[in-house]
Amino acid sequence: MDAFTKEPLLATLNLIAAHSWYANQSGAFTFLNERCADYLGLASDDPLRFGIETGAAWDSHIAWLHPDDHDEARNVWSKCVGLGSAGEVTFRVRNAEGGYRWFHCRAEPLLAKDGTLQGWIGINFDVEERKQAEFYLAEGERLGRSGSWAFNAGRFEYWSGGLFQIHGLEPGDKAPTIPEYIALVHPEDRDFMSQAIQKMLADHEAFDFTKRIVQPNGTTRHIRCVGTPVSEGGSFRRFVGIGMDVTEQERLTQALREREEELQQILDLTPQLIAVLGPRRERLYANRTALAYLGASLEEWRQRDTSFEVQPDDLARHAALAERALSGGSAYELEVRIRNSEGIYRWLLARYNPLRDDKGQIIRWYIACTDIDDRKRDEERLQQENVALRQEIDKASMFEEIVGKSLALTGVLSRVSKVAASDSTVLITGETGTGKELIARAIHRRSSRSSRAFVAVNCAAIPRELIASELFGHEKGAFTGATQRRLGRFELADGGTIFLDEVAELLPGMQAALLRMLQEREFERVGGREAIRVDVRVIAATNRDLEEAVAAGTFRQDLFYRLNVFPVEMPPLRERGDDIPPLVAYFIDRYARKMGKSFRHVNKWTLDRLKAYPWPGNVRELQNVIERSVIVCDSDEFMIDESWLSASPPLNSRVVLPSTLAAHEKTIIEEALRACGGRVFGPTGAATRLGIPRSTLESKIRALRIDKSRFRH
Ligand SMILES: Nc1ncnc2c1ncn2[C@@H]1O[C@H](COP(=O)(O)OP(=O)(O)OP(=O)(O)O)[C@@H](O)[C@H]1O
Repeated sequence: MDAFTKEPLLATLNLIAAHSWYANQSGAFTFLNERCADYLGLASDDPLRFGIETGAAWDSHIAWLHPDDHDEARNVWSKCVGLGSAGEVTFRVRNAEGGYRWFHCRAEPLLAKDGTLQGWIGINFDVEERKQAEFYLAEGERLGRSGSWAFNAGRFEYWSGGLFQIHGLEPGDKAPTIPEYIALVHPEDRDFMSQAIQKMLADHEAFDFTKRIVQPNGTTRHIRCVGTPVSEGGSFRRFVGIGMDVTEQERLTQALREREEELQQILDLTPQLIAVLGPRRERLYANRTALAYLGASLEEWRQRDTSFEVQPDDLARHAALAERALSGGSAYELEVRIRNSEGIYRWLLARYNPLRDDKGQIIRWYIACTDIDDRKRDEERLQQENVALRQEIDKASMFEEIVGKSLALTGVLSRVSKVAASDSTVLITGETGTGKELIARAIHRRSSRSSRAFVAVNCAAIPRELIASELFGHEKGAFTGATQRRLGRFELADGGTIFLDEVAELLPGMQAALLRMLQEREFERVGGREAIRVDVRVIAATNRDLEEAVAAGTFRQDLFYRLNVFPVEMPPLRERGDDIPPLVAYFIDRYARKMGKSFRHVNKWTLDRLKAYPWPGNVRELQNVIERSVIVCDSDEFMIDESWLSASPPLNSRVVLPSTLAAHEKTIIEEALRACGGRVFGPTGAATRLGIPRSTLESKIRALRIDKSRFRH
């Protein structure tokens, strides 16, 4: 090259934004532009910077390249130099710091007009970034078991290395033709594939399908193919897309599907009713058992509303729990009646369990229901039996100590059962000892206050001056001797029942205080100003005729009305003779037990006597007579001493009884003696005839001064 042409050429080469170089005919480099010389780190006076021949060998520049690229670079360069034709090669060039970058090199021969080779000019473009992108892409494709492609007019325009790889082909081969490609597809998927290709070419629409291919080594893989059309200037040009080896996913999906089928079978076979709901409780799945129970297909069940299946009485409870579970998101269970295919409601125990995603959001509700109808019905039956039993026991225990079966007593007890549960004030009237307090206690025990106090006050037994403080309490210093504050009986009975026995004995002042208490439910302690409110049920009792007392002006009428809300009248014992035998048996048993005695039977005369006796002291008197008799009776036959019957005057005073009575008795005994020929005892004796003990008869004969010898035959 002459100086004229060389200088501008070198200057031009220095201007190029790439590495450019010049070599002589033999291929030895004679010039490197500044960019290239700087990159290589050549000295500033290096002859190559100035285009000065150095006499270097044709391949001396190979030393600047990466050792792995030496062979290829030398081959290409020797071919160029040998043939005098252009050539291209990509290699890594070492820089001044010893690092490498990729360059794409193109060498062109410089020919004279006559065609003789003058030398070489070359340009190296830095392709480091492209190379890296290619590397990452290839690496991504490798890791993702995928590859890209371009396809048009019935042929592949491009196949990436990754695509070759997943088809089991050598990367770098030419993309297959359509028949070659179809040959790769699994025979069972070929028809489908051919149709898919025809369709995509006809419709130019995006697609996504998976087909199987058989690699040259015979391995079958599942390849998912996703493609999208690319247009230029408004008209379709080609499809581009990717192929992905989804064999693993397919295998997993298949395994999952099998597991799902297996699970479904298990679920269908379980005797429990199982259902799956969505996060908003939308119905998704129900097992066969559930559908058979409900008599619905899966679709029908999905359309149905809960109210169709849940017993109307259980709906509100069901909805409330569901609401709470939705907001709280925790598992719960519920006993609920669900209608079966025959329209019959059965009890089921439903357990709801939420399933959450990794963010904690509920994505499913699993419900497992167990039929507990039999158990529930047993429970209900048991409960009913229990209630009935408890009522029985209550009834029995309520009147447990109240012995007797006379009509008069049972009438009273039935009134008592009615009033017990209410909070009404009760006034019990009746002679002394008829069992008024017993009845008051029974009312309390049967009421809702039974767990609280029953406070009994005998108004007649408390000194008049103390009664106010006894009932209402007093403050410290209220009167002489009131050294402490003291709570009254009303306060002690708060929440329970107060029993005011002998209420007629209250003096007017106390009657007024009691009336206020009944009207306003409050009072003040003696010596106190604070109004005290209590919740007390009042039961009052008296053996006096209160109406008479009202008429006589000794008892306040308004208080009488307040007390007489629910009157109960205890009949005297003499009017309920039927109660005497059971009462006698009850008291004998009680006291005999207490005293460690036992009686085989009750003497007939005794029983007749007890039945005939008018019992002015009522049950209390009977109880006392029996207690005393048990103490003194030493045989296994229970007998009483008649002299203990208070209405029978002592024998020595009997003679002074009105003569009619004594005469009457005398006549009866004499008649008996006559009939028995003057015999007093023995089976044919008068005592047996009269049904009284021999000793009694003999003492009567003595007392009435009867001459029994008169009747001997
Ligand atoms: N039906 C009965 N069964 C068993 N015991 C009874 C019966 N009636 C009364 N009693 C007993 O008789 C005694 C007197 O009964 P209670 O004190 O209830 O009579 P009361 O009418 O309140 O007498 P008073 O008017 O003198 O206060 C008590 O020991 C009680 O247990």
